[in-house]
Amino acid sequence: MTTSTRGASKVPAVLVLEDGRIFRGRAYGAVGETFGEAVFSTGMTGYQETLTDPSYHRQVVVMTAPHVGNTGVNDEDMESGKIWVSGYVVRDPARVPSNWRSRRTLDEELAAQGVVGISGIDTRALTRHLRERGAMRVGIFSGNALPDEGTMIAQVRQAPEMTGADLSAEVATKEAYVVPAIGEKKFTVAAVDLGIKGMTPHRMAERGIEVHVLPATASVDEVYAVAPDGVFFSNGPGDPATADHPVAVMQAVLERGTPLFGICFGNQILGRALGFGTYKLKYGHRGINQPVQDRTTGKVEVTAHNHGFAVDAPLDKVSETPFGRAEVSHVCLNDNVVEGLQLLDKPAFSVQYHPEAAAGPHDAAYLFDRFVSLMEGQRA
Ligand SMILES: NC(=O)CC[C@H](N)C(=O)O
Repeated sequence: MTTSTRGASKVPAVLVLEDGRIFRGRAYGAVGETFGEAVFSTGMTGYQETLTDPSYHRQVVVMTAPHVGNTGVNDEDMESGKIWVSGYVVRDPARVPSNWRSRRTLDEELAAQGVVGISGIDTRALTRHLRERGAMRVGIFSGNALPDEGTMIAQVRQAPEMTGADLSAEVATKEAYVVPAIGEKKFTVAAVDLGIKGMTPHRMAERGIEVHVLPATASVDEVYAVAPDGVFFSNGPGDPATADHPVAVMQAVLERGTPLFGICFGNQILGRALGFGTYKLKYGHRGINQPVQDRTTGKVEVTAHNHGFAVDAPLDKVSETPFGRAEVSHVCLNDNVVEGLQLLDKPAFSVQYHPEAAAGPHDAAYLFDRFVSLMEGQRA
């Protein structure tokens, strides 16, 4: 049953950026203090999927949509077993959530999971600040007796930075597990979990794929022990420059020529495996309304993004790599950031965005079919 949040928290809360800018609001969710990298998401819907996406580990997410929590919280739309954001920033929480699937309010869910949030923030001003100055560390402090401003700023500046953070092992499964194919089983895929979202194996299972989800630390032998028709590398938190182990495993997969697909962190790992660099974007792409062009067809798709880093590969030429020729297959039309890579001499490709996005849009779902085609091609 949905309960009302009329009479929202009167507990004061403060949001403190590492450059000293301060916003005052009210406690939302758990009361306490939290730290992370401040990032903004432009998604108008899908907050449950955002909160439970393991890629948001150690990030404090600012919602640009002014009303959050309108449809409450249900038991079906989680992308993983828990909320991963380290903090949550909203302007106006829904006073009376309403949806036929809603079980509790977002405020209650954040509090139950110990996630510190803040409401009553001018999220437009905060977003403009982050766009101008770039993503940066932030702290949220709530309670009736708060430290003085200088102490809070000093604490924020001691928090770890996202650059150089190696986080996959903190969010990935410790034990391998299997997501069975829905209907007739056609293929087996080994999916290296770097922070996988639940919808990803589901989108594969819908296409007759039995998905063996393996820990981030899986070795090449463990990947091939499941006799895979294809290998998948998932999304995940942290800086791709630290992901040396998955890069080495991917290089072994490319060497063998097994069909390969990567999403988000998986795209950055393919970039590194081919010898390209990665770099941190000023404020990243997060939301469900980003225009991307598939250069292999010319079509433009509206897509879901959540990335703070990107691959540094040339847009205008085919690159020679240790695994043959490679090219940028997808590009973001807002800023020309690399959004996809494909090999021309091996069955391997990846995208920086989210074809599995559960809150939609679903324009990019065809990429799972492309993966199936690669696996079919390998059998033929
Ligand atoms: N969703 C993801 O896989 C994110 C990848 C990486 N952590 C980034 O921020 O760019």
